[in-house]
Amino acid sequence: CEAIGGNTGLVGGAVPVCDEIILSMARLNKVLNIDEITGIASCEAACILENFDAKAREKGLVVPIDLGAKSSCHIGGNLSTNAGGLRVLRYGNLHGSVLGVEVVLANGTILDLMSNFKKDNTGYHLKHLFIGSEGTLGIITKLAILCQTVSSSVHVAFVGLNSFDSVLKTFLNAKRYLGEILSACELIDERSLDASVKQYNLKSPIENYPFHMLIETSGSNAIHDSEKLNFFLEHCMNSGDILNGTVTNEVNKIQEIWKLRELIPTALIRDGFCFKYDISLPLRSFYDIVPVLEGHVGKLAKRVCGYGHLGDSNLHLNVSCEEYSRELYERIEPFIYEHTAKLKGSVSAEHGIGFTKKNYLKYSKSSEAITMMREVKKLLDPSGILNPYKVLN
Ligand SMILES: O=C(O)CC[C@@H](O)C(=O)O
Ligand SMILES: [Zn+2]
Repeated sequence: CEAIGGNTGLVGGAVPVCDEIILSMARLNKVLNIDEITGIASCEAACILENFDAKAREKGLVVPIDLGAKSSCHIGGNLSTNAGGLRVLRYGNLHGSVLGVEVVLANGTILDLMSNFKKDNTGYHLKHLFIGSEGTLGIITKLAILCQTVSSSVHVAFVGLNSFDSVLKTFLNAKRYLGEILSACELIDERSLDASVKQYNLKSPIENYPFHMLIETSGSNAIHDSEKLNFFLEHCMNSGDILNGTVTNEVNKIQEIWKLRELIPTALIRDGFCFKYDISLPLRSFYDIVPVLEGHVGKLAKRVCGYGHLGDSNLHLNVSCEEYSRELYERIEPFIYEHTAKLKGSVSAEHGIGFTKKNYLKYSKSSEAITMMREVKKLLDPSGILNPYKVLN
């Protein structure tokens, strides 16, 4: 049985393989309650993230997850994949902000793990088993999540840099100078920016550099926030790390800048066939794989590019070509995963394992851990009816 949500996954987690029954979640789409005092919002699983967030904003709250697919992804799917997105740096991941879930188990039991408290040390935190289990242990039907307060002052800086070393220094300075108002720190390399600009006819506020960073602050005092931001930018320009940049707090300009980043994944798909990777790597060697892979695939690829959530050590590595090529695929995999494993990274930072990464789980998890995952699966779903063929082989 396969629960279908917004169908925005990238690893085939919700794509039926052969004999599954498809379970549409679509009618479980009600917002249940939003409490401005406690900040707790609850809803059914098939609420579209953007709609749920809009309801929360009416009460001065913000749902603590934001991603490019927000206009169609379901919050239940976000939980079952432990989706990350653009502001994990600010919000933390869903394991931290989800307070409770209701889950339907393989034997039909409705497991009520709903809770309205952040502090609730009453034995095992079973909800964590279902968050990120990709529908293999139970089907999430309802949830309660702790929202944050809407920030009254948001600024975005978009800057150009020459080297990855400068990117790292700038990230360090962003943390030091901006502190708690830093809400996103994204990396966009030259080729990624070129793709979104060309495919969507966008205009970048600065010329193309080898690297770009999108740095966002969210605070409550515009004067105070822009002072901090200017001080930080001045420092990085004086040190020669930032070569050019623009800062804005105008809503439409902020949206224009975010578009440059958020449209990269689809721009790359529009431009031919694209092999997509989503890995966590230690920051010091974060970008090394891009030129290495470029050399390794040579002329087989049209473009190798890297972008993503620098602030979370999460690189989106995309290799594009005119059309699917088996030869290129075999050059990339398992090469990328061997590289990731050598650096003790993660073969899936935020997109999950689904169907397409099952064979690579072993690069990021010990055999003991995989055995334990199998035992948990057997306990909760002895007949293997929940999202079969996914996550585990
Ligand atoms: O498609 C990708 O490579 C990344 C998609 C998504 O995680 C993003 O950060 O935009
Ligand atoms: Zn991402």
